[in-house]
Amino acid sequence: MVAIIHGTLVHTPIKGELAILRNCLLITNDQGNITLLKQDVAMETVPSILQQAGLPSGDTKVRYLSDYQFLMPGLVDTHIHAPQYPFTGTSTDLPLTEWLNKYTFPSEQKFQDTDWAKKVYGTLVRRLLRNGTTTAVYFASIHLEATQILADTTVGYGQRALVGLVSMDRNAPDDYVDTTATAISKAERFIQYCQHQATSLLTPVVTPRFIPTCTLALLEQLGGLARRYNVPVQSHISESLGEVAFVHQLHPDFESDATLFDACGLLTDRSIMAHGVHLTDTDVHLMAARGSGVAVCPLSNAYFANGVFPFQQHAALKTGLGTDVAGGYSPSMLTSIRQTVVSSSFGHDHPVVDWKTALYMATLGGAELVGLKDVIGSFAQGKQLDALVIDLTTEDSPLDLLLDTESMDLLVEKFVNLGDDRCIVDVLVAGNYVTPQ
Ligand SMILES: Nc1nc2[nH]cnc2c(=O)[nH]1
Ligand SMILES: [Zn+2]
Repeated sequence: MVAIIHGTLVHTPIKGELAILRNCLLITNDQGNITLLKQDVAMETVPSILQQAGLPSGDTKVRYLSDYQFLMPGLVDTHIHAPQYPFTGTSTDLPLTEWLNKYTFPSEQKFQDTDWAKKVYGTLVRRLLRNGTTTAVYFASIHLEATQILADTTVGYGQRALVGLVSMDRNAPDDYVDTTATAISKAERFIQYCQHQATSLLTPVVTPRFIPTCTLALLEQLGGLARRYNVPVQSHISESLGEVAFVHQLHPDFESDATLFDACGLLTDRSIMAHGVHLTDTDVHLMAARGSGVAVCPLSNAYFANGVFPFQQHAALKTGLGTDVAGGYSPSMLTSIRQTVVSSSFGHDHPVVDWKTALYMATLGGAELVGLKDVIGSFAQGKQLDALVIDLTTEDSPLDLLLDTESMDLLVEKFVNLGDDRCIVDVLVAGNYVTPQ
């Protein structure tokens, strides 16, 4: 199926800048790659352009966008815990370690039940697509079968996904922990399972939960897997003061989370490290040198991190945004974008991150962090079409347009600050319509 769309396109090809392409004609090939992207095309001329491109207008359906509709890149959630979805929106009343023990590990442990996994993961993937998340970087649980179900579910619904089986071999409940050998064996089998799927939309990720729940032996062997199979890595890094202190106690020979991860081969140019609020300047330097980046999760940081991600101080790092469900209460990336802006003004007299920069981080910045900068995140010839059709005038729209001089810039800002899934009328991944029914 080719996708053909005519109307206004908006994206952030440069951090902090919104580009508005008017009267744009966009065509994909049947692999979902953008083959034509042309501005200032009058609507009446579209049929003849299609004819010239060998796409007879009678056979192809053109999506014409109205004046209050626009196409924008799909949102990239660079950090979300799928088995925590059942308790999303609740239970954020405790510090990190207590929260893990009281709510999180018990919720994740239930995914040994594959029927539960099918039910929850189907619901979650549909919810994310409905909210415009076209790419998600998932932590699953320690269960191989349930993690395979998560991978299958993303493939089934056509979402682009990076999926990690969680590795832990200590400091976790007796019924929710593996031996080192079992953890490695499961991680390897999951990578092989994904690499044998006939889709380019699914990528396996080596996923040590965080340093406190992994022995050094496990971390070293996971570093070996990442290298041997050439796959990305994800974990949590320097998230809270308590976590940083615990790692110092466990590993007094290492300066920090970053130096330890690096010693184990887990800081690569494909490492997606969540939080990073308490990275030192030396850590930032090291991570930048390795090409590793941070999934900034402003909602869960507000609960657990004892601080706000210091965007200015850590500017050398690649940064994307994550919902961090369920440490973050909302599965919508729009909430993460807003919380990024709001929390960035803490300690300043204005937001250090404006909405355009936050939107960049939720699209092209996230794409760069997950190694897909040349594939998704903005519109360009040769890139895949992962996109959202936004309509600000749906019958049940959550926002009102009362001024008759709303520029497209202001309309996009309104959507970013006030919009929700009611405004997202269609979702495309790799040129296919994947909007949940
Ligand atoms: N926010 C968050 N931090 C973690 N650190 C280790 N596990 C987790 C988790 O599930 N959520
Ligand atoms: Zn997390």
